[in-house]
Amino acid sequence: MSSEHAKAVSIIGAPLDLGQTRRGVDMGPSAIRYAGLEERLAEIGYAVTERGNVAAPEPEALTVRDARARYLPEILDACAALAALVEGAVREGARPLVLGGDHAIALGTLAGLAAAAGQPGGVIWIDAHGDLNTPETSPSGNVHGMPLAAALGRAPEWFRHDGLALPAVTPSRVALVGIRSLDPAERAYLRDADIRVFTMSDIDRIGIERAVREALDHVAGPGFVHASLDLDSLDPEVAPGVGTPVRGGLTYREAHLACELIAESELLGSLEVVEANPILDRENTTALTAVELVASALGKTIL
Ligand SMILES: NC(=[NH2+])NCCC[C@H](N)C(=O)O
Ligand SMILES: [Mn+2]
Ligand SMILES: [Mn+2]
Repeated sequence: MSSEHAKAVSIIGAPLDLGQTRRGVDMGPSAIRYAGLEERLAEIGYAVTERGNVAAPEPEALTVRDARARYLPEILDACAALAALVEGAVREGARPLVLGGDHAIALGTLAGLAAAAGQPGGVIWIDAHGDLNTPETSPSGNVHGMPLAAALGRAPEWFRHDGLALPAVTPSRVALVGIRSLDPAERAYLRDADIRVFTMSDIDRIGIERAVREALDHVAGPGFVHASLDLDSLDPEVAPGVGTPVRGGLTYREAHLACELIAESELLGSLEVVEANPILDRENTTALTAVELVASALGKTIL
């Protein structure tokens, strides 16, 4: 366990589903809590503080003002509220553990971490997708496909908000792991960016251990190191309860090893787990897997 980071965790729920079009991911925080998160972290010696949920409006009560980035003003407000809680947790010496919600909330988490650190940091982004679209390039208008671009400070005219410290992430300190679905503009951006990308094809060739070790080397540095775990990085047979499943994902064991390596590196100051949708799930299996992975990433070992 890291000496640099206290053995205290603050759980923060972000039940936002405005970043995509399927209802149910707003119940992700409840599903993950119900799967035994707090008990599991207590078992491995953490002092756990439960911060409850940030407020997130229901889509039925809202109108879409711009189809290029649906519900963006409301998403930015929710992200700013989340950023304040994340910043507060860090200032109290705890590791923020953020439960989504769709991946749009990562913008709030990262902005909160950057505000607490007073500078941008690094992120290991474990996902089937790049989430590097901007409102101008998105094929869907779903903001959950944009949070990494926003955190990097791209398209600032769209994402500017008083409560969000941007850019929150240093472009040369991003690593993507588990990638198998990119849109044309994301692919074009990654050709020139100094981002380490480990696609599923790379992972098949070099193995998850080398991929994650190299990813961690790439994101290490000042400010903060954060892990953003999109559950659709896992194969849909392992994690069926996600809104944008893509075949050919991480196995259960690869995902565990990735999380164990993250813990062993002692680099991690914060973690988030997103996209768990209990409506699409089978008997909460995706949330149960999420709890196991969080425990591994925070230092649970077999022996
Ligand atoms: N966090 C996610 N699951 N993102 C999926 C994004 C899918 C697609 N790239 C889009 O922009 O709409
Ligand atoms: Mn994804
Ligand atoms: Mn994602």
